[in-house]
Amino acid sequence: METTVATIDFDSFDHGSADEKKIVGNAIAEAFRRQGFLKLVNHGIPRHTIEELFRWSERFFALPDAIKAKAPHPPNPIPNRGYSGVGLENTSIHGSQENKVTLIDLKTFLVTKALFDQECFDQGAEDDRLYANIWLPEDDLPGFRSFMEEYYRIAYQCQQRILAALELGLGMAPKTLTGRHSRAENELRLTHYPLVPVKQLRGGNCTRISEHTDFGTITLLFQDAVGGLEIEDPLQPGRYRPIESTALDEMIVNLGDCLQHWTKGQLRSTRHRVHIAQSDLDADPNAILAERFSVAYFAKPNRSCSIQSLAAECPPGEQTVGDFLLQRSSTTYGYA
Ligand SMILES: O=C(O)CCC(=O)C(=O)O
Ligand SMILES: [Fe+2]
Repeated sequence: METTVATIDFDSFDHGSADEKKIVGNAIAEAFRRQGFLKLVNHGIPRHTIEELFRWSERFFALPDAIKAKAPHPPNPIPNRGYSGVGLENTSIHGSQENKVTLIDLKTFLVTKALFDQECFDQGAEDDRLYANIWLPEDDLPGFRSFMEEYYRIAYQCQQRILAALELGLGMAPKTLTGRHSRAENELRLTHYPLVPVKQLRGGNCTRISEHTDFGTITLLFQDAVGGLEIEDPLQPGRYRPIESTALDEMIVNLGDCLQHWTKGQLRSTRHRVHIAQSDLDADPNAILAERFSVAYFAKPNRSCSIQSLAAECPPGEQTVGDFLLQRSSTTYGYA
């Protein structure tokens, strides 16, 4: 596998000729076939919007625990809504078990829980027919809800344009993919990985989020400069390579399980994790590893679609996307 993922300029899909659009679509399809990951620049989400998004995330996670607890994630895998504090998610159940003995998963290796865990805030569509969002009272963080709702809409439009490009690249009829996302039954997740004192981590590689695949169709991710995201080499299972962002507004797009199913494995849902390299740990035993922020927008098909085929209606005997996602979430959150 190449050590760097493809960087694709989306501007010529939005503003180019039919031929230029097709070239972008082909490049996206090819990157998903080979690696399941790509980077997108000129994707149409303004840099200032992404900077504002990260500022809201910082403000939200800086609130006292007692305030964040006013928007609690329900004690069930579904719906994935609201604030999750310490120890709720367990992605380590998924994906490869290789190297498990040498890994210290920060979610299970809690010496001081406030320092070591990750916290998240999850949100769905405003008009989700099944699951309502869980917000803080407006006075606790005025403006947060309206910004996040606006960002959800912006990310949805971007997701639909990327899927339209992929339709072209795969030679699918228009709306084959976008039409199956008409309800925006997606999830937007803010994640905060708190700072870690290096001396408490010496003696082994550590992971901030264990290896896993994403469940949906595509994920649009922004990460800050701290880094740590790694993807598995499809040709060498168990070997992970870093994927860094050169700018805050560089979008990382990865393919999820639903699209892997729909394309019968032609496109890859690649395992990935957020890792702390041994070299970082060795550098300075008195160092504190920086906190890290990321924002992921998980695009998912309408729940009524089939996970197995692109049939217009889910045929009897085929699993629906809704049931598939419920099954995956149940295991992730350790309730199954
Ligand atoms: O925080 C990141 O950079 C990636 C997180 C991730 O892979 C996920 O939440 O599915
Ligand atoms: Fe992920």
